[in-house]
Amino acid sequence: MATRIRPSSKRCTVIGGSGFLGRHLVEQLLVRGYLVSVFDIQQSYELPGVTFHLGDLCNKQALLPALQGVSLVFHCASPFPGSDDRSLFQRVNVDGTGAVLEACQEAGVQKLVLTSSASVVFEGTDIKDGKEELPYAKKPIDYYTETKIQQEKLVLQACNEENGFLTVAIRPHGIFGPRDPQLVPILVDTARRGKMKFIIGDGSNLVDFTFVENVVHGLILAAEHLRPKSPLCGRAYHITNDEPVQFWDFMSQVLMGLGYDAPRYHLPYWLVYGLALLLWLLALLLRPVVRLRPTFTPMRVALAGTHHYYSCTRAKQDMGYRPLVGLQEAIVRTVESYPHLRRGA
Ligand SMILES: NC(=O)C1=CN([C@@H]2O[C@H](COP(=O)(O)OP(=O)(O)OC[C@H]3O[C@@H](n4cnc5c(N)ncnc54)[C@H](O)[C@@H]3O)[C@@H](O)[C@H]2O)C=CC1
Ligand SMILES: CC(C)CCC[C@@H](C)[C@H]1CC[C@H]2C3=C(CC[C@]12C)[C@@]1(C)CCC(=O)C[C@@H]1CC3
Repeated sequence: MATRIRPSSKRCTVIGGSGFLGRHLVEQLLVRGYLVSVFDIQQSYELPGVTFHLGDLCNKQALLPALQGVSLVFHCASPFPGSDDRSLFQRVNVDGTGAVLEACQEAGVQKLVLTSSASVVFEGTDIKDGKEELPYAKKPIDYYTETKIQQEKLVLQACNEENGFLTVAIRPHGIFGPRDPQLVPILVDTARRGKMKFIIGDGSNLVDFTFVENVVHGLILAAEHLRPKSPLCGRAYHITNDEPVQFWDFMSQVLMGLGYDAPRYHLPYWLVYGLALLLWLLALLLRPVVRLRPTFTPMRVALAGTHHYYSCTRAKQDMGYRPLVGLQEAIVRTVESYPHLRRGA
């Protein structure tokens, strides 16, 4: 049997640490004095003091060396949410998370903090001040959400105080900030193609967008408050900016900050949703012949046209969470970080 290295409480591994959220987390962990390893299928940067382990999280044997002597693991890896590859989501988010859980327990890891998503309760209809008690979506809106639900269940069920293995899930919503490969780049790409002229619905729907540094703060607080007998064991926590904003107001601020026009004309929600559904079906039918990647997917239209904001009272009570960066400052810092996406750049 392989000898176990004694875990140190300040030694942690970030699975998915090369990604947008993962890298911000790694940087903040270093500031807070942690010794950090990254496990990812790719290495996207170098940082003094960070050890990279390259591999697929579905492979337990590849994971084990990255978990030696580690007491705390953050799991922030996922395929791109906009993908339509069902088997990839199943393999990475569900089977892969199973492998992560096995590897953690085999390596003697004491705590696992999962980055789940507030979308696990979203079915495409309004959610206002949603609490964690809301049931999981019965009809998840896409494969990403379907497998994030299964992933969260697996991780929370694995929490076992007797065996000394504690788990918690953090559910952020609409993460944005410098280096985000999704929200701002997709928005700007859509604007550059002249497709950001329309507001879906009446534009009054409130949504949570969460600055990446606040998500990182929530993840680290969760890790530090996750102890035997603490209320965090085996539970999920919403982490947001706690400042719901009109979806189209937020998009307009980002677009105008980068020199693009804000959308002005209104289209009925159900018309756009129906068209997005048709396009999605068409893309599915034509998949063997040609790979269509519609910008307006049913999921994005639902996110753009409904209220969905969440309460973080539980995180405030159990781990003293407060967003560190307000929404306005976060938007300014985000816009300033994308000079290459400005109009005319
Ligand atoms: N971006 C958002 O708005 C939200 C994201 N989340 C969750 O936050 C987490 C991080 O997301 P982002 O940083 O935005 O995504 P990202 O795509 O920037 O990072 C994901 C990382 O996971 C890695 N990865 C993917 N498959 C892997 C595999 N099989 N083995 C090892 N590494 C693998 C990728 O290489 C990448 O570095 C994900 O779990 C996502 O579901 C939750 C709520 C909102
Ligand atoms: C084309 C426009 C209608 C919308 C452009 C912006 C969108 C790309 C983003 C707006 C809300 C975002 C969001 C996510 C991805 C990017 C957006 C759709 C997630 C699906 C990412 C993964 C999650 O866990 C939930 C997020 C909800 C909000």
